[in-house]
Amino acid sequence: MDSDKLKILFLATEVEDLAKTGGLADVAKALPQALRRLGHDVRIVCPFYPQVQERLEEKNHLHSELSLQLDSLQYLYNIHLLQLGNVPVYSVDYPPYFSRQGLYDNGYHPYPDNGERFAFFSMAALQIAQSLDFAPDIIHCNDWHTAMTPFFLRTQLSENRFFDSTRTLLTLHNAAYQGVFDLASIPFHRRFENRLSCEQMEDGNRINFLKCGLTSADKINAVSPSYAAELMTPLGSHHMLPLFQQRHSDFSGILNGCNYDDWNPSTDPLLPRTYDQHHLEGKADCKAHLQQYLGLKESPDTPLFGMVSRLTVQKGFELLLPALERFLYNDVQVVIIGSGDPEIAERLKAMEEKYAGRLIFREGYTSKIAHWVQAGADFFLMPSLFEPCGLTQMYSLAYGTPPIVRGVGGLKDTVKPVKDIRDVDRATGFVFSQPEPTALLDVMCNALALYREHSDSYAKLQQNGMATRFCWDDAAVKYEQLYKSALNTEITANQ
Ligand SMILES: Nc1ncnc2c1ncn2[C@@H]1O[C@H](COP(=O)(O)OP(=O)(O)O[C@H]2O[C@H](CO)[C@@H](O)[C@H](O)[C@H]2O)[C@@H](O)[C@H]1O
Repeated sequence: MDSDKLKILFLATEVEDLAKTGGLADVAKALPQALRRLGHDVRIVCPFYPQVQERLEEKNHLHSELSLQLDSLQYLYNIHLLQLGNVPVYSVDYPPYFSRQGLYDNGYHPYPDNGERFAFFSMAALQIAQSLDFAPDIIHCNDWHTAMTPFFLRTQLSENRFFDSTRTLLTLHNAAYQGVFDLASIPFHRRFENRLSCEQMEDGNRINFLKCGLTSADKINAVSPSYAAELMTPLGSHHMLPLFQQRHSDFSGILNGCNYDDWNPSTDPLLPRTYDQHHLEGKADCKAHLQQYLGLKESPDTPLFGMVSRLTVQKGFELLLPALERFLYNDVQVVIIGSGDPEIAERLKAMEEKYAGRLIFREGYTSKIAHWVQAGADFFLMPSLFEPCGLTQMYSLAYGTPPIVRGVGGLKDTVKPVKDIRDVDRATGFVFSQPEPTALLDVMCNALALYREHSDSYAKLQQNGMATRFCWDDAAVKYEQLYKSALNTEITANQ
């Protein structure tokens, strides 16, 4: 490395403003931009989905028909170059794999060829670096979808001098998803079958992409210190404890930031009226607007609890639904915006019918409504079973909507719990521990009491949250240190 400025190839299968299903996209937009501000030459590689195509102009076309040849298999694909703020994005255009409406599934089931799709993507990213003559210092991989890249570097490409000084980081945004596939479903992998070790496999004949990455990457990190610590425990390791223990010295946690360019109530163009910490009148208008939009009674004093989430077991619906059955007897309003698991959606629809006028469930995914809920609600619900970091609670803090969270992972690292509703002191939200509906119900009732009976404390709680900052620039400095330690450790180790 001849300068302090690094060349970083950032691999992500979703990027905010291009294609998104969840928090990975938020990070894949904000972190590269923060790294650019530090002067690094960071470039993103992502798949070319139809959503990305909507952003495309003629000038974005870069390379036609790059060819990836593996034995008898040949993949001919194009690359488009887009610009996201100050960061170049190389988008891999291979229609048989990426020209589909869903990123990972058809709305009901994961695509059966996901292993093949993302193995191809992970190798294509390496080919793109070579075709651009961009020899990266660091390849930053994210979750299982891109976890094969370090494996390919250590096996198929181990003799390739182009990547001689390249080191890899694998970031875990959610280690519950591991990318486990029958080898037979991945033609791309036939060539690598005999390079796989037992610890990268499940039951002898299925490949685990995340484990391939965990065993091959130079450094590994989780998206919060508490999640990193939980991964080192039998209960929190998603059944991968031996692997995490084996990589203990290369493993760390870095808390995500919050992108205040996109999530700031004083500048948010999606809100009917903006507001800030010192002028909260606009928030009352946002609440009225949200109630009107959802068809709820426009009552300023009725506490409104909001949730914006992927519909998945992780997000704590097993706690929330029974808790709501008791909570909705109060004079409250609850709105849940979500998309994902159809079974959870069905249960929410049934509850909405039962508690008409008090519970609203909107199935779908619209950024605008997510912003409206963050601004219009009085409390934000996030009772996750586990949460690697969580971004929506950071947004709710910024919007003066105190979060109600379970004290796990990044939620524990970002929300300061209310201990006494008469004096919230420096608290920013409500936190419960036990994964029990009654524990959640208790804190929801405390929140209700605070809102109704201690308006000064409620206002203080809002203020505390709005004054809290989780800056991407700070997180980027920590990533920079981690990249440099990856480079240094390896260089020393190789001497
Ligand atoms: N129905 C809907 N409509 C509109 N917007 C919706 C939506 N459902 C979700 N979103 C948006 O998707 C993002 C969700 O981010 P989170 O970090 O809270 O969770 P997620 O589990 O997806 O991310 C994973 O990766 C991130 C990033 O590292 C970790 O913070 C997190 O803990 C981990 O589970 C937010 O921007 C939210 O507004």
